[in-house]
Amino acid sequence: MPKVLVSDPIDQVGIDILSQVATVDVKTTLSPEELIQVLPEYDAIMIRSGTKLTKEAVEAGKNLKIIGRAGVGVDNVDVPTATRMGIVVVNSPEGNTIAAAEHTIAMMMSLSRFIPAANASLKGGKWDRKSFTGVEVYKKTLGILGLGKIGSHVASVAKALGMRIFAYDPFLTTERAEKLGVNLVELEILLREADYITLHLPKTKDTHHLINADRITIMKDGVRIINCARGGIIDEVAIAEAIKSGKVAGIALDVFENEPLEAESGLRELGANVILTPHLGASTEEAQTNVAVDVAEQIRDVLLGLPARSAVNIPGLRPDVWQKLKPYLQLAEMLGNLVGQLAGGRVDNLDVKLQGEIANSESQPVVVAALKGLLSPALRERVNFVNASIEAKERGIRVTETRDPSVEDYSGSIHLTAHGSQGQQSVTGALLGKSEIRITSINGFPINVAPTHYMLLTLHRDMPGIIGRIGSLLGNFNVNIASMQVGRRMVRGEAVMVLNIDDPLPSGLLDEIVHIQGVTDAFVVKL
Ligand SMILES: NC(=O)C1=CN([C@@H]2O[C@H](COP(=O)(O)OP(=O)(O)OC[C@H]3O[C@@H](n4cnc5c(N)ncnc54)[C@H](O)[C@@H]3O)[C@@H](O)[C@H]2O)C=CC1
Ligand SMILES: O=C(O)CCC(=O)C(=O)O
Repeated sequence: MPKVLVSDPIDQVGIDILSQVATVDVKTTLSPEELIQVLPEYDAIMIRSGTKLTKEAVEAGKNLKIIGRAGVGVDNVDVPTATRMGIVVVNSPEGNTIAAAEHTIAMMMSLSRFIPAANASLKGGKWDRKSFTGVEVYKKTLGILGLGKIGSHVASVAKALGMRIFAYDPFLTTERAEKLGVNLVELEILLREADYITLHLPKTKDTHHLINADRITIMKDGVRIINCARGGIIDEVAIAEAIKSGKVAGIALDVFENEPLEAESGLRELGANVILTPHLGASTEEAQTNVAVDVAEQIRDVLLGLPARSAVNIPGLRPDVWQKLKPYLQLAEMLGNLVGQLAGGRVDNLDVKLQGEIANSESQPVVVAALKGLLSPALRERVNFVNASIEAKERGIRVTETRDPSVEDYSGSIHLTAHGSQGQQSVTGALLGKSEIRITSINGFPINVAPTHYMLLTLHRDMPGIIGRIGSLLGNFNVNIASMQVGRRMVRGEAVMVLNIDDPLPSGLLDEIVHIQGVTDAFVVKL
C-alpha cells in the first residue's frame, strides 16, 4: 500500500477516500524539521495552508508522486522544485470559492458596523451605542483587485447590496467584466474611486506589496480595505501607519505576511476599525468537505495511475479526453523509447507528427509521453509526465510538433523522428481497433509489429538465407522467437526485421548478428 501523509487538519471524508488505496498518517503538529525527516517515507502528502513545502522539504520527499493542496493557493509549495522532481501538484480551484467570498462580505459588513468590537464591548459588560456608529455600503464603490472566481462572486453579492463595482484585473477581458456588470478599470482609477477595496489575486512576485504606502496615498480618505487573499499583497507596516494617521478608516485581514501572526505584531494593538481573523476564509463545513473530497480523489487517482483533474504543474485532462488519449499515451511512450534506443546516442531534435484523430490541441500530453519514452532509458523512473518536458529542455532536445488531421490507414498515428549524434532514426505507430498498439514503420520500412518487452531489430539486405542464419544463431543461444516481421520497400533491396523475443539477448550475440554477411546493423530494444 502506498503511504499518504496528511499534515494539516483535513475533513474526515478526505481521509476516508485516501484510505481506500493507501495507508494514511495524520500528523498535524510536525515541526518543519520533523516534516523533512518523515517525508521520504511517503508517496503523497495532503496539506492546507499550514504546512510549508519549501524547496528543502520537497527535495526530502524523494518518493512523493503527488502533493495535494486542499484549497486554492499553492504559494506554500515550491512548485518548480516539485515539477523538476516529477511530483504532480494538485489543488481544489473551486471548493472554497463561496466560503472565501462570503468571508469577504462578512468582513466588509463587520468593518462597516464595528460588529466584532461592539460584541466584545457588550460581552465586557458595557452598553455603549455611541462608539459604534457605522456606515452603509449601499451606493458605495467597491474596488475588487483580481476578478477571478472569488472576486466574481464577491462582485455579484456586492451588486445585490446596491454597490457600484470597479475591478482591476489585467488578465480579464472586458466582455467577461461586462457580463458580470463590473467596470473594468486601471489600478490607479480604482484606488482613487473606491470606498472599499478588496483583494482576490494570487501572491506572486508582481503582487508582493501591491498595496504599499505610495498606493495608499492616492486612495480616498476614509477608504476601507479587506484582504482575504494572501498576506504580503498588502505592506502591513504601511497599512498600520495609514490606520494610525486616519487615512484608512478600517482594515479587515484574514491573511498575513507571516502566519501564524506573531504574538507581538503591531496589528494586534490597533483599534475597533481593524478586524483580524486567523486565515478563516475557507473554514466552512461545506468548503472543507468540498476541498477534502476534491483533493483526496485526485491523490487516490494519481496513486492508481490515473490523471489528476486540477494539476497546477501539468495540463489537466478531462476524464473523457483521458480515456481517448490513454492508448495513444502508451503508444507515444513506447515509440519515444524505441526511437531513443535506435538513435543510440545524443538526440538533439525530436520531430513529433500527430495524425488523424489526435491532431488536435488536446493531444499535447501525447508529445510529453513521447519525450518521457525517449528519456526513460537514461533517466528510468526519474522521468514522468510532470518533468519530461523540463528534462528534455535541460538536455537541449528541441521538439518540433506537426499536426495533420487527415486520416490515412489508421484513425490516429504518431510519427517520431530523432536527429542526433548518430544520424536520423524514425518510427511510426498506430492503434489497431481502440487500444492495441502497433509499430507500423521503422526508418520508412513498413511493418506491423505488436511491441513486446524484448525485440531484436536488424537492418539487412533482403536476400535468401539471412533470416535463417539469424534464427539459427538465436536458437544456438537458446533465445526463443515469439514472432517475426520483415519490412522492405523493394525485392532484394534494404529491409528491416523485427523479432519479438521471449528472452534477453546474451552478451556477444548482437556482435555475431551484425557480422552476418548482408546485415548492416542490429539493435536490441527493451521496452
Ligand atoms: N483566505 C482564504 O482562506 C482563501 C484565500 N484564497 C486566495 O484568494 C485568491 C483568489 O482566489 P481565486 O479567486 O480562487 O483565484 P482565481 O485564479 O480564480 O482568481 C485570481 C484572479 O486574479 C487575477 N490576477 C492575477 N494577477 C493579478 C494582478 N497582478 N493584478 C490583478 N489581478 C490579478 C487573475 O487574472 C484572476 O482573475 C488566491 O490568492 C487564493 O489563494 C482562496 C481561498 C481561500
Ligand atoms: O486551507 C485553508 O484553510 C486556507 C485556504 C486558502 O487559503 C486557499 O485555498 O488558498
